[in-house]
Amino acid sequence: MRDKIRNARRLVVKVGSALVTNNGAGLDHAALDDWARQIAALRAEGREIALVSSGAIAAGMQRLGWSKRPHEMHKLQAAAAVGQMGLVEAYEKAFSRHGLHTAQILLTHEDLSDRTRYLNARSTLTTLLELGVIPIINENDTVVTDEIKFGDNDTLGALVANLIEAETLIILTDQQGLYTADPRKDPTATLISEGRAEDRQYETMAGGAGTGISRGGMITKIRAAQRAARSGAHTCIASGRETDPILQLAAGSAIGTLLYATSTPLQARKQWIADHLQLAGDLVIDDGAAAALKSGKSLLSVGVIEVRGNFKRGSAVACRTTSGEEVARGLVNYSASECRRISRKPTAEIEALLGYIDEPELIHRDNMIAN
Ligand SMILES: Nc1ncnc2c1ncn2[C@@H]1O[C@H](COP(=O)(O)OP(=O)(O)O)[C@@H](O)[C@H]1O
Ligand SMILES: N[C@@H](CCC(=O)OP(=O)(O)O)C(=O)O
Repeated sequence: MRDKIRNARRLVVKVGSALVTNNGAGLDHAALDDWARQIAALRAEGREIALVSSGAIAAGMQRLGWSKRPHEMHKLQAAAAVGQMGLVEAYEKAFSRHGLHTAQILLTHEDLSDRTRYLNARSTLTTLLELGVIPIINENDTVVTDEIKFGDNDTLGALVANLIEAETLIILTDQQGLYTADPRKDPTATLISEGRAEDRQYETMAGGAGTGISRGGMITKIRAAQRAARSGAHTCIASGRETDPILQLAAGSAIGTLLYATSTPLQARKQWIADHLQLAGDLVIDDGAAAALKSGKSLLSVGVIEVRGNFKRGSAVACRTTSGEEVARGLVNYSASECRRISRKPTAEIEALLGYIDEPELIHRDNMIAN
């Protein structure tokens, strides 16, 4: 089973407040440096890593000289805004020692449930990864408060894994992994080495957070693993205080808990498209395009004859022949009015016609299911 992790090319690493902060007193710079070294080593192997990091509130509290976590939401949001500066500054410094650039990405759940924003976030993140930059991702605490309330950057980690089709989500925390019960409360609890992420029994074993600064606890990690599995990603939960936990997990060592998915990211993504999408319009395509889609290729603008409906970038549309047969459906990269302007035109003309180019394909094959 651990081979699955050894073969993962794209990974999301999530580090929780319990680790990023020195017992709630500011950032643990030595720990940040250590993760940067491990992630840089994986990058050097050609693997792509996005880092989801909590710790903004804790860092902000220290910068503002607050020793106790305030209760008022607006003060917590203010602390997160101050602390996020310290957090990204520390990561930028740590990664620059290894010749790597970092990028700050602040997301909300709404960003990822809106399909246009989802596609935009996806193309920015995948471009950063292709450029060799390490995205440092956190919740945008200024505009939403869910994560502050529920302490749930674990879910954000799973959403990012889904967004970039990562094969693996690594959640580092202050415990060795998932135990049969909260080890802080039950000394007889034993570590679970691996199991199916969808197995509901794990929810009953997981309790709440351990420290004053953390909020989510193990239950949010189990739910994150379930969510990641739905997009085909395996989740490893392990201790960030172990020696080289990221490198060990990525090499397939049996540390921590592996909660594995039973489908691949691409299968899962296509299943999701098949099950969830309400069609917002039709693209009528010519015979050449129909043959290309049937053999698993992307849809290019040149093969589109007519555009029906009024849809936005990221909407689901059906691709039909002139006789009305549905050949495929998928997420379209351009709005209906843009599709009309570029239909029958070669990809090379898109930029001149629209004034910009997003993706070269109208529908990428990864975002499409053929009938
Ligand atoms: N079954 C369990 N196995 C391991 N840890 C558990 C379990 N149930 C609850 N916990 C608690 O979850 C805590 C980790 O979650 P949390 O404090 O939110 O950390 P983070 O900030 O890394 O997300 C542990 O310190 C532990 O006390
Ligand atoms: N986004 C906030 C809080 C997120 C949070 O508490 O998450 P976690 O500790 O990972 O469960 C921060 O950076 O402080």
